[in-house]
Amino acid sequence: MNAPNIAETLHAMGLQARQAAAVMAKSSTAARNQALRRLAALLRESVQALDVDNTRDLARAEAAGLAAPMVDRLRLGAKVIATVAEGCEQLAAMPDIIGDIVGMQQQPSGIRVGRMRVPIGVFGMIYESRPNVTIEAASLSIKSGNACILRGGSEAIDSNKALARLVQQALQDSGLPPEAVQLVQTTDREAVGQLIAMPQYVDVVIPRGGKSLIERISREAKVPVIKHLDGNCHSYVDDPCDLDMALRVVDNAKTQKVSPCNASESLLVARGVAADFLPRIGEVFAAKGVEMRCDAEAAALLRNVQGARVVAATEQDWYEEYLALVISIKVVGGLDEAIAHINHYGSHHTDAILTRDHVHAQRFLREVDSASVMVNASTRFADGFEYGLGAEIGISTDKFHARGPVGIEGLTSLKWIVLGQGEVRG
Ligand SMILES: NC(=O)C1=CN([C@@H]2O[C@H](COP(=O)(O)OP(=O)(O)OC[C@H]3O[C@@H](n4cnc5c(N)ncnc54)[C@H](OP(=O)(O)O)[C@@H]3O)[C@@H](O)[C@H]2O)C=CC1
Ligand SMILES: N[C@@H](CCC(=O)OP(=O)(O)O)C(=O)O
Repeated sequence: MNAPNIAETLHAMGLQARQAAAVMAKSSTAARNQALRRLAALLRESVQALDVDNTRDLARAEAAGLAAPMVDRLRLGAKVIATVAEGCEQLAAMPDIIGDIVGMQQQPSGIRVGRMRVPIGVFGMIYESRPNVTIEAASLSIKSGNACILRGGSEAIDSNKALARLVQQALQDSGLPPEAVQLVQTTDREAVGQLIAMPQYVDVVIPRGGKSLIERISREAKVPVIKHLDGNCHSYVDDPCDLDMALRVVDNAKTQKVSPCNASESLLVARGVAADFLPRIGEVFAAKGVEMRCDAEAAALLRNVQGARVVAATEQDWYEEYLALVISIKVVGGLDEAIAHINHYGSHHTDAILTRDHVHAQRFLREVDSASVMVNASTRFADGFEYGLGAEIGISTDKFHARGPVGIEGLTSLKWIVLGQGEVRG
């Protein structure tokens, strides 16, 4: 596909999406749920075929030297397919919120005023090389009566094409327009430039990614954006704290998986517990090969931990999202300093306090300016499925329209409805 063709292709996709969105918006709940169940069945039937496409993606990624955690998220094994298929069925079983009417109230004029939940229309989504996101986004789009144009990461192109074919078949088999879910078929980033500049066809763009993506979106987007950006997430070990609990939670937040945006990248420890806690977590991190980028006080407390990889932190480290077996560590005076540090250096994604102090917990919840704020839990829980949304579009780091994990509701809006009996305004 050369550059002019990309523009033409994206415009054609946009037009088809716009037409499909109108059909989806008035489609029946039964048809949309049927499409989701059919998709689940097709996914389960296609495990072997999908493996062929995914193996091609994996081979290219490994040959290109992609880091192991990124190769891992590219993998579409039987377990991942089973999970997304189950997710489709769970979504099908969830209540349909489209058409819900809330807050109907009679006004002094006699009119009744309320609000109705409706699909947004068409959304464009740009996301990382994680093929399961293709199904999560497609299934949420179907459930919420929208149409979407998906642009996944280039390493996942073959897997995504195969998955998109299954989605379109499921839509067709259920009497819905296949164009309701379209995948950009080229890895040329020019397509991203087009997708974010077609307000006549695309109502909102959802970028999931890092700094390069957001710089481009900020420069070029001509449609509203719901940003799903980087996670410089913090775990703060407070004084007082149950240190055994903190050990388990901080370990999980850093090492359970290092590539997701909700993994903790920075550990703050209150001075009063630092001498007890840091050597203990240092041992855990040393055993798992986690490099620790420390301020001078933390480094001194970790000095005698056998095998610990301790490096002096630079100012830049406090801003860093490593997505790797690396964590920054700082000793802080207490809650005030922890909150100030998180609000200054964090990315307003997800941050947690580990504490025994109820007042500290309440203050942390109120004062940390992030999409998810947690008490005594791992930041890894910031996830639509874990929050009971069935699936997730991603984790919004924006404040408007949707914040944190985005599910069906985030893909809808509430329009005002007015019911009268011939009333006129006096
Ligand atoms: N908040 C959330 O919900 C999520 C956030 N993330 C964040 O994403 C980042 C990690 O993923 P990673 O794959 O490295 O992210 P990238 O930003 O590199 O890639 C994500 C997508 O954006 C595209 N892209 C990146 N830069 C540009 C550009 N300049 N122009 C056009 N398209 C672009 C990529 O395309 P291409 O394939 O061509 O590189 C890919 O499709 C982390 O910062 C993580 O926190 C990840 C998942 C969820
Ligand atoms: N909410 C998701 C995080 C998704 C995410 O960040 O993905 P990625 O950056 O591709 O590893 C989860 O915890 O599974």
